[in-house]
Amino acid sequence: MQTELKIAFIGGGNMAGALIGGLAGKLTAGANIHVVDPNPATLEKLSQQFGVSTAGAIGEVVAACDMVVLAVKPQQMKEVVAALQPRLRSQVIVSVAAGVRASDLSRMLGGHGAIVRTMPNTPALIGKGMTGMAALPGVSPAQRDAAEAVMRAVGKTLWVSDEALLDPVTAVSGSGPAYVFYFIEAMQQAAQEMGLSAEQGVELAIATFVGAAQLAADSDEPVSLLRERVTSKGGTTYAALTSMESDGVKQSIVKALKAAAARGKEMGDEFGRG
Ligand SMILES: NC(=O)C1=CN([C@@H]2O[C@H](COP(=O)(O)OP(=O)(O)OC[C@H]3O[C@@H](n4cnc5c(N)ncnc54)[C@H](O)[C@@H]3O)[C@@H](O)[C@H]2O)C=CC1
Ligand SMILES: O=C(O)[C@@H]1CCC=N1
Repeated sequence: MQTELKIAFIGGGNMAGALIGGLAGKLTAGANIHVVDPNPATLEKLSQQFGVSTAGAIGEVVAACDMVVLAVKPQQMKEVVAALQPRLRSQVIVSVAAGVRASDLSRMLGGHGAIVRTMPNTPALIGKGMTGMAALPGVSPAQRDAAEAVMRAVGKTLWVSDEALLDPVTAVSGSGPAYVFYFIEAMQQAAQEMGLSAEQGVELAIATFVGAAQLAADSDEPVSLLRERVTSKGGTTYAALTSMESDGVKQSIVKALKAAAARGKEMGDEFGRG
């Protein structure tokens, strides 16, 4: 089902590419998506892949869009916001930037109140994204629904009432795919060190992640119970988990995610000071 929603993406990098790949031709036609990025190679690739229109700088097309997705790095955001302000009408702004607070964006956009801050992740590219969302009070119900429809088109959504909770969301699901890939890489390395080929190792690891994650998603039971069912007393899994527990792997993961959330808050503080 196609809508006529006109969306401008400011920044056409990794996250924008994943969102556009999930949206184009599904929620709205590629032709209704406009991408602004200073990198001509990025624009060429997105235009060829998804039929989006492109520009090297924010212009009249952005002014005519219903929604503007800010998908640049926090360090690039100030320049973008300054260029965007003269083109703002009543568009809803959807930011995907880690850390950057909606209230700071609103202040830098001359008090524009229609801002939804989100934290998607790259599985959006295949419609399996997970997006945390928070809206400023100035977002109308229709704008909130439009932002939700975009993110729902590329996966699941979770609204949080307090925007500060988007830093922990970032730590869990925004950065989360990287931890999963890291774990797969570790499983592949172990497989190779034990005599399997790299291809065999990665096939086994990926299939195991997909299967176990789907099992957990389909189950009503706690994940800990699913883990216990794999773990025969005195068996192989028990040996592995005992080794992980004695090395403090779980505490390390918890510590790492807290570092990610703290960095998100720090990035927000840095942006807000400027
Ligand atoms: N990569 C990921 O998994 C996720 C990223 N994010 C957020 O998405 C945002 C973008 O991250 P990535 O896509 O990973 O970075 P990226 O570096 O791949 O993309 C940023 C893009 O912005 C463009 N750009 C730079 N200055 C610009 C300007 N003045 N106007 C328009 N475009 C400009 C760059 O050419 C580049 O293509 C960040 O704020 C990040 O926190 C959020 C969730 C997940
Ligand atoms: O690493 C980052 O800062 C961004 C936000 C979540 C995933 N990538």
